[in-house]
Amino acid sequence: MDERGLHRLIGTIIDPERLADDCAVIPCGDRLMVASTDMLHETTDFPAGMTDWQVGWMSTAVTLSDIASMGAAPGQVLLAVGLDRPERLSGIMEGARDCCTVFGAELVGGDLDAHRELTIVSTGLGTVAPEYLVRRRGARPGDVIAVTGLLGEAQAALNGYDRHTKELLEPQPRVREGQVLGRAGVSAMMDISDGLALSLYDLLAVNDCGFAVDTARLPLPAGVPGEEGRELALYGGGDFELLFTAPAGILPVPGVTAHVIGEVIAERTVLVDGKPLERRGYLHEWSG
Ligand SMILES: Nc1ncnc2c1ncn2[C@@H]1O[C@H](COP(=O)(O)OP(=O)(O)O)[C@@H](O)[C@H]1O
Ligand SMILES: Cc1ncc(C[n+]2csc(CCOP(=O)(O)OP(=O)(O)O)c2C)c(N)n1
Ligand SMILES: [Mg+2]
Ligand SMILES: [Mg+2]
Ligand SMILES: [Mg+2]
Repeated sequence: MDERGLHRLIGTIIDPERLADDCAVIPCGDRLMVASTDMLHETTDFPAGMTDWQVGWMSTAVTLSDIASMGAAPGQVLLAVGLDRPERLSGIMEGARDCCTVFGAELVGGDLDAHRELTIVSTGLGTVAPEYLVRRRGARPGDVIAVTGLLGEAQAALNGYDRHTKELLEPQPRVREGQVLGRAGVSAMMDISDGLALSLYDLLAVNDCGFAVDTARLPLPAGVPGEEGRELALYGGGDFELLFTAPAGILPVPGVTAHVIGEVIAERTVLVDGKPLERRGYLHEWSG
């Protein structure tokens, strides 16, 4: 059983529409509030050698990335820390605060308890004008598919390509880009925290169309041989680029680097170079 299977169960208990985006969308006066919460653990998310500051940074960045993917501006972050050793706290909190500062958010609270495995839950709030909100649903056949940066860098670092260590340990959420793309009128957007392939299948699940990408157009991680680079770009997790679809005419969007990687198609399928794309990537799984 993997987390996507369990998401379907959650969708029988709360409105499944609520699960269709990177954030929940909540009315808030004449704006919309978006909210995301993300849990990270030492064994699955914090590779050996990571500093406490980087742990705090990454935990915050993943949530700011979800806010960015909605076209929203980040506001507040709360950090709940299940702490294994008390001396780690100050570094973690400083990393979280610094990530908030860099991306225009404010760390306003959280929770603290003792836990055997370091476990951090970051919760983020943001706001957006209703006309600029971008959802995962909204792609239309003929739109281009694009990403805001290179693919597969985090997994490249895990595979031993040390030049990508910073991208793995200090991910940079595309906070500015998300808002600019929202205002430019992109049709659907999400982040690719679990890898490009799974993300395309997540888009497939909520759209009435399909997605066709070309490997020749994928922006590959530098310094990785061709076939491995392609594998990392399609299936590696831990990158926090934005994946979006847009009417071809709106690209390039001034101020946003974007690589077109394919096209939205009418048939409800995900293709790579014309063949069905394997549905795999970074998934939490349970045995048995
Ligand atoms: N345990 C849960 N209860 C309710 N909603 C959940 C739960 N886990 C995930 N979701 C919702 O499912 C959607 C997708 O979540 P997730 O796969 O974690 O996306 P992301 O990679 O963007 O964080 C989000 O809207 C999230 O709020
Ligand atoms: C051991 C390890 N593998 C992979 C990564 C890269 N990484 C960081 S966050 C993340 C995925 C996002 O985390 P997840 O808990 O799935 O959050 P969500 O999809 O809800 O955003 C990945 C793959 C990592 N930091 N450490
Ligand atoms: Mg996301
Ligand atoms: Mg999540
Ligand atoms: Mg995930």
